[in-house]
Amino acid sequence: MSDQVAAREVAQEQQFVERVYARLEESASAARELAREGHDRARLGHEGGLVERDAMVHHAARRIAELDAAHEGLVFGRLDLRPSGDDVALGEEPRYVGRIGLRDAERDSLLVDWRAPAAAVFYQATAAEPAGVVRRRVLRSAGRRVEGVEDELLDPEVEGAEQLPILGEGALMAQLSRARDRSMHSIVATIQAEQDKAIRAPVKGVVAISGGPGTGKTVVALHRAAYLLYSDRRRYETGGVLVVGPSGVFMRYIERVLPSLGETAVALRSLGEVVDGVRAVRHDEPAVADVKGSSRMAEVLQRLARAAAPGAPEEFGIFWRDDRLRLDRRQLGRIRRQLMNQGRRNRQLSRVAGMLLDALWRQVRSERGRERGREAFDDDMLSDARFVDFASAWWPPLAAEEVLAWLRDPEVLAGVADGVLGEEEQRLLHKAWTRTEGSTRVPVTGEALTVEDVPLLDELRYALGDVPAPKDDADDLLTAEQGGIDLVELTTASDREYAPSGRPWRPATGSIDDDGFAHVLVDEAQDLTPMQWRMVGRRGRTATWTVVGDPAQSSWPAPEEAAAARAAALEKKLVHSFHLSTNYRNSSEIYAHAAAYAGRVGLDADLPRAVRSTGEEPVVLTGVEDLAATTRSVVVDLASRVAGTVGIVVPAARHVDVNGWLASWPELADDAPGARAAAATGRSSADDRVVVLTGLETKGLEFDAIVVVAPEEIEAESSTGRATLYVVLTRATQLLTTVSA
Ligand SMILES: Nc1ncnc2c1ncn2[C@@H]1O[C@H](COP(=O)(O)OP(=O)(O)OP(=O)(O)O)[C@@H](O)[C@H]1O
Repeated sequence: MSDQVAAREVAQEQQFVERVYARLEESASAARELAREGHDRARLGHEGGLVERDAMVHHAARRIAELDAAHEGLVFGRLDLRPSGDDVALGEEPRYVGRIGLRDAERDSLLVDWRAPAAAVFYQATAAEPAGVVRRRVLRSAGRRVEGVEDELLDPEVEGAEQLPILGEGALMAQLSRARDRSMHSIVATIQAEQDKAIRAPVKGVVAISGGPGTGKTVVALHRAAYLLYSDRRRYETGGVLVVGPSGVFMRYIERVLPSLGETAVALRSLGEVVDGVRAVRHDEPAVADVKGSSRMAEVLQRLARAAAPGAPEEFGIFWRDDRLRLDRRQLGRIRRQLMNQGRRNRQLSRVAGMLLDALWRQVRSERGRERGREAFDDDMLSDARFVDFASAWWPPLAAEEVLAWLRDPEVLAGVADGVLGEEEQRLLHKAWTRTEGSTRVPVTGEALTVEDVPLLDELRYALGDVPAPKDDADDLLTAEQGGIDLVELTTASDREYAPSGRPWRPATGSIDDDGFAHVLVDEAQDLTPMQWRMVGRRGRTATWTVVGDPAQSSWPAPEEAAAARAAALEKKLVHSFHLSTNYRNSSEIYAHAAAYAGRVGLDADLPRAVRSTGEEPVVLTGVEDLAATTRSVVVDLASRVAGTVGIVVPAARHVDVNGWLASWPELADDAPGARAAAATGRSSADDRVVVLTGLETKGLEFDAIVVVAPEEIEAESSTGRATLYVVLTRATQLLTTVSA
């Protein structure tokens, strides 16, 4: 096809795109006007004003957000359909597909939202089953400018089809060869038919998406979230959509996808942030993580939540009238068990005084005492500081973080772990929880909490119940429905910034009653520990779910235990399974290398077909004498050969050192400005073109080029090191080199 034809086609599409933008601007200013009018009306203060304003402003604001978000390649698809009647020629009434739907001033459809039923055929039509589509065209744009078109002729039999220009080399290949930056991009223009099925699957129950590396599981799941918000906005926007991923770096990587699809009302949280108000980023070493993740911890924590508070008084005695009243350890133990049997510990605060008073009153034998009566007895006790102090010390309101910290005492730990955790496991936990930095002991709260501690904290939140809100009048502690003295609010979460736009789907309250979502999407699900499944499961009791994963990439050593926890979290919900079979990330050369490794080390890997060949074989350097010098020359070389990102993947123990190397290489100073800070904090920077990451941190990410330093050490780092190394070998789109001593 001549360049002239191509230029003509592009110019025609450009005209259409201009028309859409003009309409978009009209629409946006109408929405702004609506928002302004809404405010004015509310100011008038007439009856119903507020409700009306809320509705109008909400509607208008959403529309504006949607339209603003749509600027990246707003129009991306065109379908030329088999003509519906004799008076229309092929190509005269194309259907355009875009990130949002738009109507013209006559209310006729100008642009079809990619999620609308009318757009489904854009993704589903094939040459074997064209479903009325003669030509499918993808528009390649930079902002508003159309740069080219990629066509497919699906039904050459239709009259006039031979007249339609067919341009380009295929939209998918063009898309797959592009350089990668540090953000995932939406794939609306090139969603493949098998992916589209998972995206538009019926909403009931659980959609489980499996497939090997690079098959688009993550990106498909995110498009599904956008699809759900479109198809049942009321339900999902009010109920909330929770997206859970493995790490903060991963959440940063995927955070732009949904806004670019016009959706911002989604809570994106890494596994360390699932509990409102908590943000953990540090990990425990693998052996400790294995203990903390085991479902046996649930039993340990249930016992802990029922145990006597360390330091709580063990007996109580008081004279009243002619009687000496006494509650000993055994009696108090019985009352404690009775209270526990009635529900969560913090919920019993209002019953504590009554139960203690019952037990004491039963001991009143003297005539003088019996004659005064129960009511006077209660009044006397409740105004006696000795009783009140005892009761509050014996049954204090307990925050989960405080109770978790009890476990630092090896005796308390041994008491609740007896018969559940072995001695070595207890020793590992004790060591992790009594970590010191300098001469200071690190508390088991706030910043020092590890990602693996978060599910333990959540388990305790549920076992204990919410800490009652602080009350001004401390005197009525024991008679109030829910009282408490000097309570520290468990979380103050209102200023959390978990949504990509900085806009939470609703203010977090920290209460267990508000933890639920309408949809829960779990990515890299193969890595959730049983305790993490319990935590995530509590957020989705009444939700629909999307669960995404690849078992061969799992870094959890006890798959059966995790499978049982997953089944429990999903309860008996109906599961629809989808399997993706094409690897869109790796070149076929890189994936062949990774698949051979998986076979060699005996991983039961799901092997997708990689469709793109680059002619560049992976390079394996062994017996290297100077690891730093060789790594330097490899990284510099690879960085000069790709336009996009370069990942240097290292064993966790070398993370700080290699960041130090990177910071000292002047030729990469502009590409890795964050390396110095990363060497100081031990955390990987999220934005640089060249970064250092541990094997586990690479989960879900991708780079144009990957340099693996000391792969044998990554393998040896944990019992699932081989699966981790397999993940690492499947991260590069173009170039891969491994360097070992
Ligand atoms: N239909 C598509 N069109 C264009 N690019 C696609 C398509 N499907 C997937 N990709 C690209 O392939 C790459 C891999 O996708 P994604 O990260 O979602 O895969 P994954 O299955 O979650 O991978 P892994 O399990 O290895 O982390 C991404 O760059 C994604 O944009």
